[in-house]
Amino acid sequence: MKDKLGIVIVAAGKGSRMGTQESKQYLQIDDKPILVHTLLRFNRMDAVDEIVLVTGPDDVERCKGYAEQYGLGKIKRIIPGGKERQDSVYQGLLTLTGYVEWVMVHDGVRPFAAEEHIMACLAKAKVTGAAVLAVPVKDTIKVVDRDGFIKATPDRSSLWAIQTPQAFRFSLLVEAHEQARRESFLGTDDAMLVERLGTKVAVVEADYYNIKITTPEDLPWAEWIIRQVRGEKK
Ligand SMILES: Nc1ccn([C@@H]2O[C@H](COP(=O)(O)OP(=O)(O)OP(=O)(O)O)[C@@H](O)[C@H]2O)c(=O)n1
Ligand SMILES: C[C@](O)(CO)[C@H](O)COP(=O)(O)O
Repeated sequence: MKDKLGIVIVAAGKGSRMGTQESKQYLQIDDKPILVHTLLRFNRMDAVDEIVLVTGPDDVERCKGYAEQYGLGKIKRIIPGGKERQDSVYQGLLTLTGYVEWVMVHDGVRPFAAEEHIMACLAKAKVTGAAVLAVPVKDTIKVVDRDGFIKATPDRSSLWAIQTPQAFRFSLLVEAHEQARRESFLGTDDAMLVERLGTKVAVVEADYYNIKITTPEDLPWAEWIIRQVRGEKK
């Protein structure tokens, strides 16, 4: 357990914003499912000891097939997720209890996280206890009220778009999830739950290619990224 690193890959969502019949994590880019690209990235990293894959209940068997077909030997467990992303992460964490000291949580639909950024995030978490990848926002962001009027314009220099992976001391993330569950708090990422404990979460600058494939226009962009930017590592 000492210094061991577990990865929780969450892939139990339905991909409703993508609007395809097939959940978006199983759509193919460059002849492999998006989720397989993500898994290959972590599977080949020396720093990774084990991977837990959290999928939809009906997809466990097909993911076992992918693990075999693509030689994803670091996947130790494939389990069904929950209703919300946060529930799926928690299910993944439960299976790592007693096995790892460090954990990184990553979206199954972010296939382009660069290895150097993943390692930088982990290194930062080993110093601070918690770290996330992010990029500075490029647009001006407005807070808009329910009637459609601008309420505020936050200072852009303090705004970052948060990505995954997010790295934590395992015990810290479990405590954060358990407190959130007790208080029925639902966050959109894991860092939010840790922030609620009063723990500082460090931000590590990544790049704009680490997209979360969310809506249809992300697909041609993903095809381009894999060919032009990340393809050389496949
Ligand atoms: N109950 C859920 C919901 C989401 N996820 C995963 O969390 C990641 C980020 O979520 P998102 O992009 O929002 O995916 P979906 O929930 O599938 O998309 P949508 O919100 O459009 O339905 C995805 O890899 C998704 O599969 C999960 O494991 N369990
Ligand atoms: C965790 C995350 O990918 C960070 O950007 C994001 O918050 C997930 O949000 P979603 O609501 O599941 O798209």
